[in-house]
Amino acid sequence: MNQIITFDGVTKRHGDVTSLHALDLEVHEGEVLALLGHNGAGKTTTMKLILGLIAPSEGDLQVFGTPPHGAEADRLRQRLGFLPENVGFYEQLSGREVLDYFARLKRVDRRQIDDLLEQVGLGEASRRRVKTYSKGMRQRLGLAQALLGEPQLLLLDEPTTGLDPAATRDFYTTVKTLRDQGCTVLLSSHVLPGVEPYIDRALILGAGRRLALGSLDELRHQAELPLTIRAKGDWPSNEPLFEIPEARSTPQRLNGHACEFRVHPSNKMAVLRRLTTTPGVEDIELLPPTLEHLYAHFSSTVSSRGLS
Ligand SMILES: Nc1ncnc2c1ncn2[C@@H]1O[C@H](COP(=O)(O)OP(=O)(O)OP(=O)(O)O)[C@@H](O)[C@H]1O
Repeated sequence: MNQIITFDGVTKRHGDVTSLHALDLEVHEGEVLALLGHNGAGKTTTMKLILGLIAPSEGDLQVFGTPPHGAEADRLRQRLGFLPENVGFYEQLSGREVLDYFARLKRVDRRQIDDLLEQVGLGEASRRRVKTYSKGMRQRLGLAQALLGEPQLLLLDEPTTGLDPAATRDFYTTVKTLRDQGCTVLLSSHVLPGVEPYIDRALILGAGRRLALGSLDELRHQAELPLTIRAKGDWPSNEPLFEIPEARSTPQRLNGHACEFRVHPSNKMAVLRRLTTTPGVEDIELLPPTLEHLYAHFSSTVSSRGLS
């Protein structure tokens, strides 16, 4: 698998403030990697380093095989697309005119503009002034701007902040299409709901340090958090609920028709086997820890390790 980005012990200092501590990271071609972290965790710093806007204080950073802040910086940026956190446009221009303006700035072929506007779902609104656009439409215009010049690497800084769940889903669906076309995508977020189905791996940062890195399955394996097993059936509330010794926890009654166990991953199969032969159980649902649970778990190690 090709490495598009390699951080090897990269530290970034601003005077007395260290915003990134000895980061090791490899980003593979064609993956969507989420950079997750609290305010000030180092997400934007990581993106600025990749864009070559700032240089590492220590360590080695390669993007497409060259240091992004070095002599090749201009050529490299032609291969990158960036959507900053607070993107602003000239309100009086139409979406199409905005893209035309950025295409001239980037010195890329302007004939792609109409296709890009269609791709992000702004085809019909392309001749309307930006001041009439909703927040979701502005973000999609920002994405179209980042896609000018057919970049191979897309950096999206907090792209769904302020978007409602439907607009968030639309945005990530477009990102997934780009990934399927071979684009590598890095997106930073502290807004977790909705991102889970669209990412290949997550890097969790805390106080400038790497707290965890991996796919959802890998993070679940590392965290060993209990999963929830929900059993459905018909259990009158005046009768005691059945016990499953393998669960090593008492079931919580949700209502007359369902109950839940919190189960350590190593006991999962034993509990499932027992449940399938328990009278009255009609259905079983497995609810593994979500990205939000995993994020909370790994982030809590920042305070417990006393990092700041
Ligand atoms: N130019 C700078 N000078 C001084 N400190 C800086 C500078 N840039 C970043 N920092 C500090 O580095 C740390 C990481 O900042 P960064 O912007 O990377 O965080 P972030 O994870 O993107 O946060 P947010 O979610 O708030 O955007 C913060 O403590 C920030 O104040």
